[in-house]
Amino acid sequence: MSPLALPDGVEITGPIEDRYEEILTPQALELIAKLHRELNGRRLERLEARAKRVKEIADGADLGFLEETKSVREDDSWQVAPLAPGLEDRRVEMTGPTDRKMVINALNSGAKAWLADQEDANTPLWGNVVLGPLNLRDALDRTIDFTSPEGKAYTLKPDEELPTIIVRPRGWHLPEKHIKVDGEETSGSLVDFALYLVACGQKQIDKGRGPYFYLAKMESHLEARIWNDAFKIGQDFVGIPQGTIRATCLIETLPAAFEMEEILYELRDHSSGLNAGRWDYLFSVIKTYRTRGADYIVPDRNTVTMTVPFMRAYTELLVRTCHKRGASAIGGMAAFIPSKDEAVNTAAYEKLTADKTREAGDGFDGSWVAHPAMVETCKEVFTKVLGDNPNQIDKKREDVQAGDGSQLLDVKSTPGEVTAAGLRSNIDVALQYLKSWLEGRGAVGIHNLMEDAATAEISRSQIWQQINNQVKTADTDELISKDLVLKIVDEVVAELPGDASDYDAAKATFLEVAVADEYADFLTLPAYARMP
Ligand SMILES: CC(=O)SCCNC(=O)CCNC(=O)[C@H](O)C(C)(C)COP(=O)(O)OP(=O)(O)OC[C@H]1O[C@@H](n2cnc3c(N)ncnc32)[C@H](O)[C@@H]1OP(=O)(O)O
Ligand SMILES: O=CC(=O)O
Ligand SMILES: [Mg+2]
Repeated sequence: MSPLALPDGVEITGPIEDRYEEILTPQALELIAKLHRELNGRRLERLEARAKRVKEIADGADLGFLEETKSVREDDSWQVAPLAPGLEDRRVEMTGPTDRKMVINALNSGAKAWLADQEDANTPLWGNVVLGPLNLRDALDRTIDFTSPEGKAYTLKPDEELPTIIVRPRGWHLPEKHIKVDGEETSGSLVDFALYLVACGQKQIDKGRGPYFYLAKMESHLEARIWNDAFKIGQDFVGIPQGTIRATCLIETLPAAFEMEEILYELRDHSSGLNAGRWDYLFSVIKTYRTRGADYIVPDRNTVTMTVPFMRAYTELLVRTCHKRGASAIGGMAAFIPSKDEAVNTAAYEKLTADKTREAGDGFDGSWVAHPAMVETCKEVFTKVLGDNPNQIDKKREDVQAGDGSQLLDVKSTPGEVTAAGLRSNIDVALQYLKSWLEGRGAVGIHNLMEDAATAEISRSQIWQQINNQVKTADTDELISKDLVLKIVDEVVAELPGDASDYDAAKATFLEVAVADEYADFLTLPAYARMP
């Protein structure tokens, strides 16, 4: 019997720990039930539509701009809602998980905004699902503190204006198995949304900001429409004015790149722009065209930079689309993190500066960094371009032409090769990351790079694509077969720290997502199934 007061039809199967009742309130659970009953069927339909489109592409169809929404694209009269308080100046945004220490460090980082991540950087352990919003609420109340096992004490800096908090709920694909409504698993997206809105929505408004969100991994404007409806339901339910919620949608799937205008249009009363989620985007390019042969084989992950033609085309189109509609265009994550090795560290900052300089020059209004020590660099680079202006939405980028969208699909012009070292690196990163994820850490530094769910998806999808398209390594001329991958897996595990058995669960998950005949849509799905 749950110690919580549960609304009719709601069941909680996860343990109820200290303070959970402050987040799993009757009001929050009622909102989850309402959202589930009104929207979950549509969510499942859209997931089926994704699978149908992948099959059509496998059969030879190509993505393109939609005929049925041409009027939305050609109508120059509509704009998204005006910039909301706290979202005018987004020149540097920090991102990171919502455990107590990271919350405090992120909010003390000096960034303009902070993406509080329930998504790529988070493992959706039951504890993380409930404690994330609790930590955010404590932060808004300024009661949050933390003492590390070594005795280091953490509190928010006094009298400091905190970065604007933007919460990123899980993508539509992930269920929340610990909360059931009418016997059905709920949607991780709707659970994260509802728990945060109820716990923190009014508090944010009282502080002159609002409940703001990042929306992840969408593939269609019809998925954005479900979010918009969730916002309308949520605002009425908690009694805040319609239009108070704002959402920045990540354009991080290839199908969504063909529907940027439509996504902004669907969310226009709640929109705060688009973000170029480069890592999931690259994953999505591989995933969507994974069976279409040589023209879509992506070279070694670390050689695909943001300046290769298909990536540049997507980011420039994103800026143009946003600014045409009065929306913010936010750049993506340079995965470099500081290193104790001086040469590596210098190179990381040089690459970060080059990446943010390109984004600022291309018209982005701000961008992301993964680490507090990188906030100043990003801020300085954008300030050189923005000066005292809070953003550059008036830079319209009319020079960028979408054409028929074929530039977005031009993978074959990407310089680079598939090499033996690239394959080994993918195997190594995927194994290490999966181990970390299954242990509850969704973001981790590996070989001086930030790795999270999106970057790991690239690694395992490249391996699947290479096996299933009979790719050979350019340098050693070896066929990338299942047998070769399994041999390297054992070699890599033998070299990694700890006992080989420490990697058993990671290895089993890796085999499901990188080597199995059937391609898993997301690595987080089989990984989540393994979790309590
Ligand atoms: C593809 C995408 O979606 S990108 C967005 C999602 N991904 C992310 O948000 C990843 C964010 N980054 C991180 O999680 C971290 O930077 C990691 C895991 C990559 C590296 O973290 P660490 O190994 O702790 O790095 P490091 O030891 O250099 O950290 C130094 C300090 O900075 C803090 N720190 C580092 N990154 C962050 C962060 N993103 N947010 C808050 N604090 C941070 C650490 O907690 C640590 O604090 P301490 O000195 O008080 O102990
Ligand atoms: O979420 C961001 C990405 O790059 O993926
Ligand atoms: Mg992502």
